[in-house]
Amino acid sequence: MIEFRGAGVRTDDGEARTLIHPLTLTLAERRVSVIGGNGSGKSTLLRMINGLLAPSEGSVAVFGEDTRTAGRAVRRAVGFVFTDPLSQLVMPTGREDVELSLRARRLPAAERRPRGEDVLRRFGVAHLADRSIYDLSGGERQILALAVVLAVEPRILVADEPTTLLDLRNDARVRSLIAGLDQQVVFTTHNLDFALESDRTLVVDGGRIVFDGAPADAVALYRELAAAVPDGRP
Ligand SMILES: Nc1ncnc2c1ncn2[C@@H]1O[C@H](COP(=O)(O)OP(=O)(O)OP(=O)(O)O)[C@@H](O)[C@H]1O
Repeated sequence: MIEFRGAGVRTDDGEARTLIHPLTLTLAERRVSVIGGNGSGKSTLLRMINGLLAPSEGSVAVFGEDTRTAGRAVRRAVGFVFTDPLSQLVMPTGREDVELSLRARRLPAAERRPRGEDVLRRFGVAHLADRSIYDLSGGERQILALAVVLAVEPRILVADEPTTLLDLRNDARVRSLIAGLDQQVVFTTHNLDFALESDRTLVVDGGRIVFDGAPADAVALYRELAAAVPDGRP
């Protein structure tokens, strides 16, 4: 359960700019997708959910915990997967990274190795566990980053373009994995077929939610918006 209550984001570095206009909404569906053009505000919106970014006005709460005042509880409840896996894989190998997450959750040392192995196997990346993360492909790293975040069983998974770097086979694998998760998942994507697999879709444009509802209607509106973009604008 995620609640935005008049939550907006402004920057004030030199020139004031509104990144997210104040919005009020509750996200309780199992699968929520967020679509929109480059720079529309999707990642900013996602980062507000786990407190990576505090709202400049209003508030965001997860299971009733305010992201600003209960940051620790919120980060525990919300696992966040970044678009760039290297920004979250901090250890030399995947195995060490998974075990580090388990250690941060105070899992006893003797249980970390078998539990980590289980998670890596479940995601089909056990064979990559001891390779340097720098020797892995972008897609391999992305699946590993997902495994590391899910190893600690967050109540909500927030994923910023989790299939962007993946080939067809891995794209299908991650999508079916996400479909099978018990927890709520909120994700951004440029893959409209993936968005159609969600229960609810938000369309973001210029820092505002311009549509919130059925995925098929959202995708149709987004296609219209994209077709209407004037030449010269990205
Ligand atoms: N800390 C910041 N300071 C100033 N501007 C920012 C900051 N963070 C993001 N922006 C701007 O806010 C806008 C929205 O960025 P955001 O990353 O949320 O877009 P996005 O919809 O996720 O885009 P993409 O699809 O390209 O990933 C962009 O114009 C970006 O340059």
